[in-house]
This record gives sequence, C-alpha cells and structure tokens, in this order.
Amino acid sequence: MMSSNSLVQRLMKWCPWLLRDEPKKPVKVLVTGAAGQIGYAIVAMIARGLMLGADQPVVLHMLDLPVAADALNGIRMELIDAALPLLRGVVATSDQAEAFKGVNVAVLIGGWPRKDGMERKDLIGKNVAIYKSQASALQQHAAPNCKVLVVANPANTNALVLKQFAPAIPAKNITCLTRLDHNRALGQLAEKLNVHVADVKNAIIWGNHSSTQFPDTSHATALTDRGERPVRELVADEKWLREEFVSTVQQRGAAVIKARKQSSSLSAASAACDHMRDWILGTPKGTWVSMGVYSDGSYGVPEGIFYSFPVTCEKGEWSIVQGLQIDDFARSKMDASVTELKEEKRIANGFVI
Ligand SMILES: NC(=O)C1=CN([C@@H]2O[C@H](COP(=O)(O)OP(=O)(O)OC[C@H]3O[C@@H](n4cnc5c(N)ncnc54)[C@H](O)[C@@H]3O)[C@@H](O)[C@H]2O)C=CC1
Ligand SMILES: O=C([O-])CC(=O)C(=O)O
Repeated sequence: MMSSNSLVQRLMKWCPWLLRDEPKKPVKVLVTGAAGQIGYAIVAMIARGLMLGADQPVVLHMLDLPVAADALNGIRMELIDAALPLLRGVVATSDQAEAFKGVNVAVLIGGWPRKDGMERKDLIGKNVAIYKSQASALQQHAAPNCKVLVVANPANTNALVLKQFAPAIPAKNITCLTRLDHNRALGQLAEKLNVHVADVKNAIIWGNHSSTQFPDTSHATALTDRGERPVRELVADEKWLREEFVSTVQQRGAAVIKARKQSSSLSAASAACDHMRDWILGTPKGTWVSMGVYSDGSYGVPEGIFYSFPVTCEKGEWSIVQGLQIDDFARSKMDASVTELKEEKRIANGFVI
C-alpha cells in the first residue's frame, strides 16, 4: 500500500492546484497625496506587505493633484521597477472618481502640511475643503465596507468633515491617525528605561492629534528581567512623566519640522501601516493601541468629535478599552483636548458650509 507521504508527493507533482491554498484576492488600497512625502514613503511599505500582511496581494490606487501628475507617474514607474511580488496593479490618477473606485482601504494623506511656527489647526481652511469633496467620492465610489484612515492635518477634524459629508459610510469605518503619537510615546519610554521599544506597551494618547493631546503612561508597562512592570514604577519620577515626557510627545512633530524643515514622513507612513494592520489583522493579546475614532461618549468624551482613545481590535473591528481609572490630572488634560476639538469643529463648520 502507498504511504500517505508518497501519496502527497504524487499529488503535488501531478495535481499541485489540489494542495495549494486558494490565493488571496487582491485588496484595493487608495493613497491620496501619493506624490507627497508620506505618500512616497508609504506606497512601497504597503506593496511590501507591511500594512496588510506578507501574504496579501494589493492593487494600489494613487491620487494626487493634476500638477503632481508627472511625479505620480514617476512613482508608478518606480513601483514597477521594484518588482514587488504582492503588487498586482497600480492606478495613478488625478481623477477622484477613478481613484476611489472599489477601494477597500483608503489612506487619506492628500492635503497641505504645516511649516515651522504653525499649529496643525492653522490648516483647517485649506484642508477641510478637500475632505468635504473627497467625502462624496468615498461614498459614491468606494467598496461598501471601506476602512478609512485620515492622516492629513488637522486629522481629527478632517475625519469629522469626512463623516459629516459621507453619511452613508458607517462612523466606525472612519478613523484618524494618532498612532504616530502613540509610537513616539513608546519610543520616549524605551529610551528613558533603556529597554527595547517592543517591550513597552499600553501607553495611551487621549484626544486631538495636536499639542493638547495627552500622552498617558498610567497603565503602560515594560518587560524587564523581573517580568512585566508598570512604567510608572520603573521610571519612578512622576514629575518627568507628567511634564517633560508629556511635552516631548506633544511637541515631537514640531521638533522634527524644526530639524528637517519638513514634517515627519517615514515615521508617519510607518504609523499609518501599524494603524491599518492592527485594525484589520487585530491587536496582540493584552495590548492596546491609540486610534482617533468617533466618540461614543466613553470616558465622558462627548459624541460629535473624533478623539483618540485606547482601543483593541479583533476581526476588523476596533473597540475602546473600558474601565480605566482616570485621575484628576488626566481628566483635566483630556478635557483640554475636548475643548480644542469643539473649537476646531466650530471653525471647520464655518469653512465647509
Ligand atoms: N496625523 C499624523 O500623524 C500626521 C499627519 N501629517 C499630515 O499629512 C499631510 C501630508 O503630509 P506630507 O506628505 O508631508 O505633505 P506633502 O506636501 O509632501 O504631500 C501632500 C500631497 O498631497 C497632495 N494634495 C493636495 N491636495 C490634494 C487633493 N485635493 N487630492 C489629492 N492630493 C492632494 C499634494 O499635491 C501633495 O503631493 C499633511 O497635512 C501633514 O500635516 C503629517 C505627519 C503626521
Ligand atoms: O507636526 C506636523 O505638522 C506633522 C504631524 O502631524 C506630526 O509629525 O505629528
């Protein structure tokens, strides 16, 4: 009688299609502002599997303004030249309808960056109009369950404008990027404790992607040779945690602009990949991440604004981590960001109506 091993070998030789896993269907991923700094960094990351997984083929849709058409075509050429096995097609266009057509994932980066000395909310006038216009394209042309990440600043308020003008898209499918701040917080803690960044977890960014955000270490832990320990206990310097750490993370974007004369791009692209990967493929057990989402009233944050919360993700859905203790210090910082977001909403409404 033939052994099961040799049976498998014969099957592989004569009928390989019987044993091969069904290949995954390509996912269509839209990147707006693709000819910009972050766009240039992120398209290769997506096409190498850093966003959706090393076995997930993708078709990239790249949108930019007509003035950037040549640059966009150059990026399309480079993507071909990179011979990327997961990349199953590239659409490079300045036509919104073509760009949004059938996309399953939309990473909205298109918009203007701030320069030295500006606050992100100074971009409201220029950028919210873009998000009003892209809301209709999203609603009309994207796949029904498209997952959206807004990166362009002011990210929380652009996400709100998108939600207001794309009412058919479920609010849970629209998010904004505060993962860069989250990663910056982990990076600062790892430096302080002289541990590897992968061993630090559960920091929280509450609020706006702006200088009123509150980077909170109350529940963060780090892995040491004595096991997992609270960061607060390991740092043992409450003043540093409440002052220097908070302001370093709040001001990190401005510090990078001062140094580079341009805003963060590789770290922003990497954070956008982290955000989408965790949302779609799930957060590791016992770990939460920060995401800007439409508030459901959790932790006393009013509905009607996009606010960064600690979330866990499973089966493509995020949920806000509940039941964390909020002390008076955290409460006042969290409320300051609510006040700023309400003010941004008021200003944005003046521009888009
Ligand atoms: N949420 C976050 O953590 C971060 C957000 N940002 C924001 O991301 C945005 C992009 O930053 P960069 O790539 O550095 O800027 P960039 O100026 O290098 O690129 C922006 C691109 O968007 C394009 N664009 C403008 N209007 C458009 C429209 N209506 N449709 C499609 N494309 C359009 C421009 O032509 C340009 O190619 C900025 O608003 C920046 O402030 C940047 C870093 C981190
Ligand atoms: O600071 C900026 O303008 C760009 C940005 O959002 C960041 O780096 O966090």
